[in-house]
Amino acid sequence: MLLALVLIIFITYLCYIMPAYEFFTKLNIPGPSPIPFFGNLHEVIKSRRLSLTIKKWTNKYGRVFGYFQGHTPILVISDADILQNLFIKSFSNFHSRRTFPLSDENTKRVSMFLATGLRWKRQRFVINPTFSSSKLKQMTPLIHRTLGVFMTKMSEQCNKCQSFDIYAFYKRFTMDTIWSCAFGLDTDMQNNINDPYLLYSQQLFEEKVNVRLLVLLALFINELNKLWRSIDLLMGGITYWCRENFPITKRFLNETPAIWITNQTYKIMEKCKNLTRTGRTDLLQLMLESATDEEYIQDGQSTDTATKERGIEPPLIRKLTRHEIAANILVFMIGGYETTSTALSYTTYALATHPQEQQKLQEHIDKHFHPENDDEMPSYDTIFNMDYLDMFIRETLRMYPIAPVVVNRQSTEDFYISGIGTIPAGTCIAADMFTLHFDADLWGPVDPHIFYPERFATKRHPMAWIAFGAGPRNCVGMRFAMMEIKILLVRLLKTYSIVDCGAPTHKSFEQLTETFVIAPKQAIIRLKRRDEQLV
Ligand code: HEM
Repeated sequence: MLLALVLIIFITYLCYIMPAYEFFTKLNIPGPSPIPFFGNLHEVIKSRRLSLTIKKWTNKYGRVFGYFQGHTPILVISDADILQNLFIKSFSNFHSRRTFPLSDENTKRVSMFLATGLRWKRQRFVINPTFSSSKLKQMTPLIHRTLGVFMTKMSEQCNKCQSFDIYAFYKRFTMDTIWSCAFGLDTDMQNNINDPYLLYSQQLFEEKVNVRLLVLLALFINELNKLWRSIDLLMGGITYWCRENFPITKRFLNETPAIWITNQTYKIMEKCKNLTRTGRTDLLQLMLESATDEEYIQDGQSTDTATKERGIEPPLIRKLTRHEIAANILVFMIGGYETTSTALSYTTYALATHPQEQQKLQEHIDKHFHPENDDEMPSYDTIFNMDYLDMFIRETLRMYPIAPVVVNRQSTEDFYISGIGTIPAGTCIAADMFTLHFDADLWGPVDPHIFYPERFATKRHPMAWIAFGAGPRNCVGMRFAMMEIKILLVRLLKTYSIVDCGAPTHKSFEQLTETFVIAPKQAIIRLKRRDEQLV
């Protein structure tokens, strides 16, 4: 009886969503044929690589095509001019990113990553200056402190004369660095791998990528998003209540890592409020300078009647609520940990497998520093004037993009694409990063499949390289990430060479896993001191 009822509901639902699959046919846009309910996700599940499946579809259907996630249409574009128009020139209509399943951009605890419209604009307006050159300059001593620990670890590994997984060390280094630079908290995860901050942060990432039943329901039956979200919140609330009131339940009911970290954020914010200014520059301190006690900011509400009458958008206010600060700190942590450590492991792989380029980079570093002086700390200005270092990292991220799936936009108005037609408001547009990054017309004359950092010496199309996204909504942490990667590489390569260990080095990079981030399992290499004779 129950089964029959479920079946009837399911069939009724299928009939309800079937017209959605005509979206691209009506617009005359090609694409793979969807199957009811799944859309085209079955092909992605089979290949386990969304970005490569998209690239394969681009090869088959062209630079503008459509596919379905469940019954949600996604328009994929790899034409650099069209993308430039949408991401940069027409940004006022394309300021939103597709909302994640179970997320709600209207709650009071919304981060910049998920916020839309004026809420996003205000947050970005406040947060952009916290990543300015002068602020980053003030953060370099914090990075050097965590890097000092990392270098000691590298010395120990080098003395063992064995291959090892440097990715694990990068993860702890980036975690220590982001906690220090974002929270102003001097953690020591590189020495204490049982540090609760490290454990919860790692769990958070694992939890984020775990495909939970509720996430799947929200993805496939998005009409009931509010219901799935309420169930999710209710479950979180019940778990929290049980743990607080019946300590015995702590044994089998795990605290959600996001809730644990957010709670820490509130505690740290409270502590900061009671302290006199420490003079320390971390992202939390900088955001607290704009903190307000309001629970919720009603964006776009002008008190000035003249402005209201003329329909002018009121000026942005430089304010963040405590909930927004907590949400952003969490996003910085997620953004700053996995992405940067993964970028470092790809750079390491590129160095190990391209010894000539590694030597060129070391000579470039030697020109700026004295290799015999280990303690010399590269300054922010010196680092940012090192052009080959910059090109080396950009080339690595061109060939090994880390987070292609997040580079998407949702339109607020209907929009016209020349040669294609009018696309309805609300359509999700995804940029095909792999096709752009390997496009011979955008990257020639040297074959884009060859690792060749010097190709960045030539000015390219603004949408040719989108490793950090594009336009006003690109990655806010890009300069911070580049600074961290550059400082680490300079200090590492001043002393060591990275050695390819053959099959163990190559294997991990041939089998990448793709979730929110595309990452290898490990990065196995060996270190050799440069002042030793190479054998
Ligand atoms: C190598 C390291 C990193 C890579 C490859 C990366 C990549 C990206 C990409 C592709 C986007 C989407 C941009 C778009 O839609 O146009 C993004 C957004 C974002 N990233 Fe990063 N990221 C990195 C490091 C960081 C760091 C270190 C932080 C913070 C400390 C950070 C914070 C953010 C935030 C907050 C957004 C959302 C910006 C907005 O919506 O306005 N990222 N990142």
